[in-house]
Amino acid sequence: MLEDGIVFSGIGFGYPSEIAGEVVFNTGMVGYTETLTDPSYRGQILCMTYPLVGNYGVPSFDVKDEYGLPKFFESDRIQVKALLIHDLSDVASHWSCVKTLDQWLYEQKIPGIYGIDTRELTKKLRVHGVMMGAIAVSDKGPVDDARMRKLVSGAKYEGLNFMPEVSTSKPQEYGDKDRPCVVLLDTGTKYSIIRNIIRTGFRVVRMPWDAPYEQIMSYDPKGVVISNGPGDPKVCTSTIKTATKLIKTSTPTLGICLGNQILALAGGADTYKLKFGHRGQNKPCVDLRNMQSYVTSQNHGYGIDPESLDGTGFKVWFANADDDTVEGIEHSSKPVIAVQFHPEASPGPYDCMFVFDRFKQIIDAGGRITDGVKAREKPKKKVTAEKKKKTTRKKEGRKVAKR
Ligand SMILES: NC(=O)CC[C@H](N)C(=O)O
Repeated sequence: MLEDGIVFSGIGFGYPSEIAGEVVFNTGMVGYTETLTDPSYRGQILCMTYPLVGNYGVPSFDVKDEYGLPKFFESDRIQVKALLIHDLSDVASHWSCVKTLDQWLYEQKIPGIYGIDTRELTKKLRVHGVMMGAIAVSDKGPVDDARMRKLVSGAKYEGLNFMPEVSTSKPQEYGDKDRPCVVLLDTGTKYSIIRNIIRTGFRVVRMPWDAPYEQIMSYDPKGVVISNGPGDPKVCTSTIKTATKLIKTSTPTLGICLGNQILALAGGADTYKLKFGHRGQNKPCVDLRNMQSYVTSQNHGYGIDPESLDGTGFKVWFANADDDTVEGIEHSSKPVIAVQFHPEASPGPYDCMFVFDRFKQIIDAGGRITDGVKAREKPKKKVTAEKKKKTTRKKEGRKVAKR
């Protein structure tokens, strides 16, 4: 049941229970094990628009990569509150499959519904914007409508602080002890972010979301990464405070998704809620340093207000080619860069892994950006008059990034 009273009936799977949350949709075609374990989905009921889900089953959590991190999952549990799909494969087939999607959801006590018209639901969310909703999976006959209505109207997402649920409670180390250190501020990190920091030659110290600046510096990090994570960035006040100091002290810093929004807020810019967000694996973004386009993986419901960047020292680094919203920022005088999309992908294309390599280059250059603002001031490709007109137009429900 959505907050406007519309009901979608289907067939339950996973764990029989009643739960409410913010209903969002993702247009990705594969990668449900990574998607469902992405901590950024905390508090949300996820609808997948790809019609067939579960056909390759669920692999073992015990399969690890070369760094000892779980290979097929982005955190230790399913993070979505519930799953809404069109068709569930009850027979799963893949060499790595150890259980079905249905079994996995049951074990993790997550309810799911299949057999609903996910196109209609998605259209509703696109027209109205994201809504609160409640799901009931019952093995005891019909569900009481009044109880569901109460569940939806009492549900909350905006303004909730999910950090205590998703962040590490104490520092944890990953990678070779002899390598230089990068601190990862864990605001709900995905394992693939840890994997990519190690890949570029560092040891990772993963620290709680509210770790103060002084505690971070006690590890003598070469740089700091602020991770992805759930909810409104404005509630992460401790992380914003720390980020302000990181900018001020010219500490090489990379923000990813929630981390990007936190850095913008720390710099004095503003964020706002998007109408229905960007969740999928085929979101085109333009690198404004050279007008190169990339296909990116995204999962966000908030964005940076481009006009609020004026006077903060931050400039737009990436713009979304679909709707011209801000997809990345970089500072003009500090070694601070950030992206709104997921360069670690997982699931999604690996096109933007270079963001991690660029961060390493900045660290190696002693905290100097050598390929940034200057390159953008002289774009290789001329922006046409028509393009200019399009990009400066403000579209309904979103704030357009200046090019
Ligand atoms: N993936 C993320 O880090 C999401 C950031 C933030 N919670 C948003 O929805 O915009």
